[in-house]
Amino acid sequence: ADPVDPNQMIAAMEKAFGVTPGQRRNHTKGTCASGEFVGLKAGAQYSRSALFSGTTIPVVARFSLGGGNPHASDSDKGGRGMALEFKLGKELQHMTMLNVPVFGASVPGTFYDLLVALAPDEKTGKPDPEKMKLFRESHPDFHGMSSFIGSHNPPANYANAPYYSLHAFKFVDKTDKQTLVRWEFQPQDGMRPLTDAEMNKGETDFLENALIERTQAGPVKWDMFITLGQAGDSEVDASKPWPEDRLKVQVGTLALTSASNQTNGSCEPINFDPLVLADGIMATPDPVLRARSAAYAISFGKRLSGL
Ligand code: HEM
Repeated sequence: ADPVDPNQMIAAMEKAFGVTPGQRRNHTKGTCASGEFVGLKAGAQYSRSALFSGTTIPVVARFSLGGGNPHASDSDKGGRGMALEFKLGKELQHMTMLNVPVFGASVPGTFYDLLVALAPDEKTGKPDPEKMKLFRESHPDFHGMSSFIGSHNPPANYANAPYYSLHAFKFVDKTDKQTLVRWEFQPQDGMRPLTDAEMNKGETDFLENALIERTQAGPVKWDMFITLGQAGDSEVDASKPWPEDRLKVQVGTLALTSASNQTNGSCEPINFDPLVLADGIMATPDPVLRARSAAYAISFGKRLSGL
């Protein structure tokens, strides 16, 4: 079904993942962090956003596990999120990213169909493997993300993962010139996936403490890069990677200096809607990017009302 009504999307999400009253409908388990971002002149060449003015910009961050289970295991394979809110004077800029380089849906309908396939069967209380098989067979746009997640162990620390915009956006410079980009944050600490032995131990809750301890030892940093799109690179489909040889330009560095449990944390009351964009960065018509906003707003409204 496409386009998907956002209320139907959230209803399907609630059936697939369950509901934790007062909490996010997706990426429910998470950790707050804060710090700052400093942009480089190289970024200002492509975008007039205050992000790249060179001044120090306060940032509130939230790291999370994909899915709606508040007790999901940190040892399980799956997406890890990094959401950022940059405070640019009167404006806000959001970046709501995942640690996978391709998304599992070229259109919202694929994501909706996935949620429907994941809904627990009334008899078994578990997703019906047959429905999941049919979903996979009918949605080739899901395969890139699914095989990436299947073949990569999850990170030992949120600080040891890269995070990707997935969607393309448009950077707008001082002369209104637009440049198609995707962005990513690469960890200065390097990547550190759990070993198979570590995964098999099955520890459920280590990511939050590992991040808190890491920030106590000093600022934890990621370099932000943009990849420059060329004619023919998809601007509407985050399930399609761009060719490897595209130019990457470093445009800034994020430094997080503290982290905390999300309960009453700085990130808890934020709706990390990816369409909160400051002057100098524009959304593409990517239908998944466009569909996210309304779904996040419904989830946000519900959790604020204690639902
Ligand atoms: C149609 C596709 C999608 C739907 C319907 C959807 C839905 C949602 C919802 C309802 C939330 C909880 C919002 C809240 O209560 O604050 C959420 C959180 C999140 N989503 Fe999505 N999402 C989609 C695609 C994506 C994509 C493509 C990405 C990555 C680029 C992504 C990354 C995240 C992250 C990182 C969070 C946690 C944000 C936070 O920490 O507050 N989602 N999503």
